[in-house]
Amino acid sequence: MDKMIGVIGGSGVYEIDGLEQAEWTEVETPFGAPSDQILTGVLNGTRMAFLPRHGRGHVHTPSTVPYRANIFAMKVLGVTDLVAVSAVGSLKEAYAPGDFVIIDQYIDRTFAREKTFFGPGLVGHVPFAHPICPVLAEACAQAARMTGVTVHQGGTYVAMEGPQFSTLAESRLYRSWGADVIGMTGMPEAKLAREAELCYACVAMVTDYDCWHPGHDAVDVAQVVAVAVKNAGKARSLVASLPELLAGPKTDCTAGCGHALDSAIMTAPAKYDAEMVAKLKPIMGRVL
Ligand SMILES: CSC[C@H]1O[C@H](OP(=O)(O)O)[C@H](O)[C@@H]1O
Ligand SMILES: Nc1ncnc2[nH]cnc12
Repeated sequence: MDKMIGVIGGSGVYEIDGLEQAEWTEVETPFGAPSDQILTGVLNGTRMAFLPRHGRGHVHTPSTVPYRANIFAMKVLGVTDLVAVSAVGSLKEAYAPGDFVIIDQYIDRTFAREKTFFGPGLVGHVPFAHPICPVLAEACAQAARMTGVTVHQGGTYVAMEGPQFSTLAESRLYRSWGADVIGMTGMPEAKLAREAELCYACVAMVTDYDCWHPGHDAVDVAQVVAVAVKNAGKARSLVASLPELLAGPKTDCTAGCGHALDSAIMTAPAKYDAEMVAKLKPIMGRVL
C-alpha cells in the first residue's frame, strides 16, 4: 500500500499549494459530515488529502468541529499519515510567537466533545501513553526546519474547551504543570486518530503568549490571526516538503500506530452490537 498524507489545517491554514488533480470531495460518514469538503490530489507523486478543521471561512467552533467525522473521512479516503496544523498560545518564554513546536504530549482539559468511536456494544481502549507517531513527528520537524522557522522538537499541548481564552489563574496553573503550549482543538483529534490506527503528528504554530506573560497584552483574536496569517505560508511550505520526506510505500509503523487496536476491544464478540460493528467496519475492519 502506498502512503497517503492527510493534513488538517487549523486557524489561518485553509488551503495547501501545488496539488495536481486537485478536487474538493464531499465525504459522508456515520458520524455526519466533516468540517468541509476534503481537497484531494497528488503532490510530488504522493496522494494527499487536506481538510480545513474549522471549514473554509472558519465556521466551526473548537467544540463543534466534527472530530469523529473528520478522522473517519480521512481514514476511508486512504490516509495513512495525518498531520495536524494548529495555532497555539505559548506557556513558556522560550517558545516565542512565530516558532513551530512539534508536539509530543497532551493534557486533555476538554469536556464537551465526543471523544471515541466506541460505544455501547463495542467497547475499546487504545494505548495512548505516547499520543504522537515519532516517525511522522520527525519528518514534520525536518520539514519545519526546511522552512527556516525556529522549531522546538517536543512540547506538551494543553487542550482547553474554549472558545473563550484562559483566565490568568488557568494560564498560571498550566504553566505550573510544565505544559508548553495551549490550544482548543488538539483533543479529541489525536485520540480519534489513534483509534483509527493512523500515524498522527501535530505541528503547532505559536501565535501568542496567552495571558500569563507580563510583557505582553492578554491574547485576542487579532493577535492570533496576525501571526497565523504571517506563518500560513511557512505551514504550507512545510506540507509541500512532506512527500519527499515520507516517500515510499507504507510499511508497518515502528511505533505501532497501525496496530493500536490489536488488543483494545473488551467486548466479547458474542455481545457485539451489529449496528456498531457495521458503523465502524470501514475504519476498524482490520480487527472487526
Ligand atoms: C483564533 S484563536 C483560537 C483557535 O485557534 C486554534 O485553532 P486551531 O487549532 O484549529 O488552529 C485554537 O485551538 C482555537 O480553536
Ligand atoms: N492563547 C491561546 N489559547 C488557546 N488557544 C489558542 N490558539 C492560539 N492561541 C491560543
